[in-house]
Formats: sequence, C-alpha cells, structure tokens
Amino acid sequence: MAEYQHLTTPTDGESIQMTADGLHVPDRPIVPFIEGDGIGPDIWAAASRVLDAAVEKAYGDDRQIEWFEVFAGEKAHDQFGEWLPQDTLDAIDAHLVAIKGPLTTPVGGGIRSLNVALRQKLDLYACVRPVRYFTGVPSPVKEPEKVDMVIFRENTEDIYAGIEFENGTDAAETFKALLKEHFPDRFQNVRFPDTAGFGIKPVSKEGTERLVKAAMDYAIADGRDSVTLVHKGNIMKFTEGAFRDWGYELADREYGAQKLDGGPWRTFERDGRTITVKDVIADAFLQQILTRPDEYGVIATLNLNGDYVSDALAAEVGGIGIAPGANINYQTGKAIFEATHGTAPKYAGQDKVNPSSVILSGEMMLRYMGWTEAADKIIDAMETTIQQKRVTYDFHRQMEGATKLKCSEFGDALIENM
Ligand SMILES: NC(=O)C1=CN([C@@H]2O[C@H](COP(=O)(O)OP(=O)(O)OC[C@H]3O[C@@H](n4cnc5c(N)ncnc54)[C@H](OP(=O)(O)O)[C@@H]3O)[C@@H](O)[C@H]2O)C=CC1
Ligand SMILES: O=C(O)CCC(=O)C(=O)O
Ligand SMILES: [Mg+2]
Repeated sequence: MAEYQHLTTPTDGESIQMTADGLHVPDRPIVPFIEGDGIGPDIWAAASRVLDAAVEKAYGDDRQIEWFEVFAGEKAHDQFGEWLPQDTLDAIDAHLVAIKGPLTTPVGGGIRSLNVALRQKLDLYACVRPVRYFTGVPSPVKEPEKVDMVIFRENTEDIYAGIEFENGTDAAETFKALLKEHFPDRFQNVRFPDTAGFGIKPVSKEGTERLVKAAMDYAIADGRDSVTLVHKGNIMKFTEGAFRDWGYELADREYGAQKLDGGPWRTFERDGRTITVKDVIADAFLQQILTRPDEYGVIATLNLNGDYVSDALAAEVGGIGIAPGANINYQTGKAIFEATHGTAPKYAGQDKVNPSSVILSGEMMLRYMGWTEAADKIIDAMETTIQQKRVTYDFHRQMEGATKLKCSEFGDALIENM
C-alpha cells in the first residue's frame, strides 16, 4: 500500500488492479477524486450523488464506490502549500482509476497546467472525448444528430510538452544562440529575434503509434466505419505530417490496411465490416464537421488540434456543459476521467452550471470499470431529463418552454429519472 504524507487510504474498499486478463474491479473499489477549482465543487457535489445513485439502483448493496479525496489545485495549495502533491500522484498510481474536476491554469506566467501535468506524469496518453447528441439539446447546427464522433487526442506530446523559452530570459538567449550557430538558415526566418519567445513541439513515432492504435482498436470494438487522422502536416511536416505518415504505416502494418486507388486513404476488413483509415488537414476538418459531420466517426489527432476540436465539436451538441472525457493509458490501465470544460470561474459557487460533463465522464468511468448497468442508468436518465426539458442555464437560454434547474437540482432530476 502507498505511503502518504497527508492522505489516509479509506479502510473500507480495495484497489482496482491491472491483471494479465485486464482490469480487475472489486465490488467496493476505492476511487480517488479531485474536486477541482472554480465550479469544481458545484459539479462534483451533483455528480458524486448521481454516480452513487446509479450504482445503488443497478446493484443494490452488492457494489459501491468508496470515494477517496485527493488534492490538486487551489485546495491543495491552501492546505499543503503545493499545487500537485506527490501524494495525489501516488494515490492515483496505486488505485488506477480516478475522476477529477477542472483545475485552473493561469494564462502567461504562473504555474503550468496541472491538468496536463497529471496526464504527463501518469503517462495517460489517450485523451478520449466522445461527442454525441442527446435528443432535445439546443444546438447551433441543423442536424446535430449526425454528430457522433469519438476524439482520440494525443495527450503527452506536441506543444503541451511545455518546452518554451520566454522572451528576455537567459534560457531564451541561450536557445537563440544555439539556433543561430547550428541552424542559421532557420534562425533567419525568425522575423523579430530580439523579442521572440520560442516553443518546441515534439512528436514521436512511439507516441503517435500508441495513440493511433488506441483509436483503431476502439473503432473495431465499437463498430465504427472510419478512423480519421487530423493534422496540419502541410505546414508542420516533421511533426504533424509525420503523425499522419506513422498513423497510415501502423494501419498497414498492424491492421493489414490496403491503399485505395488515387490517394492515401486505406481500408481493412474486420468482423465482416470495412473500416476506412483516412486523413484530413485540421482547418478543413473544422469546416467539414459543420457541413458533413456524418462522414466522421473516430478521430485520431495531436494534442493541440484535439483541444480545439473537442470544444468545437462539443458546441455542435449543446456545448462544453455536456462534453465528457477520459485520459487513459491502455497498457497500465491507469485512467483519470474529467470533463472537457474548465473551471468557469465566473459561475463558481453559484450552484448554476451544467454538471453533465463530469457526470458523463463518470458514466465513462463506470463503463471502463465494466459496470455497464450503472452506466446505462445514467444515459437513460440523461435522455429522459433532457426530453422533459428540465435543464440548467446553458440549455435553458436556448430552449423554448424549458424549466431552468440549478446544478444540484439537475442532479436530483437525473436520480429521480433512474
Ligand atoms: N481539464 C481542465 O481542468 C481544464 C481546465 N481549464 C482551465 O479552466 C480555466 C477557465 O477556462 P475558460 O477558458 O474560461 O474555459 P471554461 O471551459 O472554464 O469556460 C468557458 C465557458 O464555457 C461554458 N461552460 C464551462 N463549463 C460549463 C458547465 N459546466 N456548464 C455550462 N457551461 C459551461 C461557460 O459558457 P458561458 O459563459 O457561455 O455560460 C463558460 O464561460 C482556465 O484556467 C483553464 O486553463 C480549461 C479547460 C480544461
Ligand atoms: O489544462 C488546462 O488548463 C486546459 C486544458 C484543456 O483545455 C483541455 O484539456 O481541454
Ligand atoms: Mg480544452
């Protein structure tokens, strides 16, 4: 058992473990949670009640989650003087599956993203964000029901690796000198070298392959008919372009994909189905998900593209109030489930925002744990409650004749509808 400086493991319950046969989930698993900053406490209060109710309604007394609070962000800083205590990493490491609320990242200076740090330190390389439509949700597009995609966003590389040099610092001067000495042709492309800051974007073959493999395996298991590599490889040839090429090579080598005539697209057969592996440049993709969303199923993309695409796609099906996600390492089984949105600080403490993103992240977590009956209860309750037009402010402002509920009341409505 992990030794903690400030935490005490719950005495009831057991850890989830990874075995040769996959995840072993006891009937009373200990699941660490981070409440989060800003709206975190509001949405977590509603979400934890909904998750407990779903488990109870599905399994009675036979199963129960033993919640284990761990700390990051402002709460950790206030209590322990640290933004991301080692205890928290150790607890998630030991219990494998965790769920978190959003954590604040200041723009410009200050701490780097704790959200990104958690993903990188635990090597949770796949950020999985399903985007689907619930009937009745207000949408800015004409046929939102055609949006049904699952984004696989690479979570550990790209510009998020944090290799940046701030203009005016010694580090930036050293980096500039190195660039000037060793790569004078590239240095001369720096338009204003005296004041430029720099960022480096690592993208590797291994990093690409494990992410694309996760997307391909998901497409096979979930009965999807395409995997699309989304990149900006025309401009960033050796990072985003390489992502595309390595993705196609993996499809050929590991899945037996065969090139179609006249282009780079491939197909392969699985379980009597043809799965297409294709690619699209990120800017074109962003317009096509508005004009022809039904042409896309599983999306594999790099870290920054995945961040942009997640919010853009969420907007088509009601916004980031209903956009769940998971950060997963499919080899170790470690996973942290979290909403796509952030801390929405202007709404903090008002019991106002939509808790659906974190509730649906919890639904993904239950499914990941194999507790599908409880997960199904959440989906059914979500469908019923939205069709009853009982919604939070974000949907209410765009819906005719809806009843506006507080965050906690929306949680109550879901429980009532289970
Ligand atoms: N994984 C994480 O923990 C993430 C953390 N962040 C961090 O969060 C902070 C704030 O970021 P910001 O750019 O404002 O983005 P946010 O996602 O926090 O909020 C942007 C807008 O999205 C809408 N929104 C967000 N959450 C909900 C919800 N639960 N229900 C309904 N609407 C919602 C609100 O729209 P409206 O104003 O229209 O009502 C809100 O103003 C930053 O520090 C950022 O770094 C950001 C993303 C992810
Ligand atoms: O870490 C952050 O503050 C932002 C992260 C983010 O936007 C995301 O993961 O979608
Ligand atoms: Mg984001």
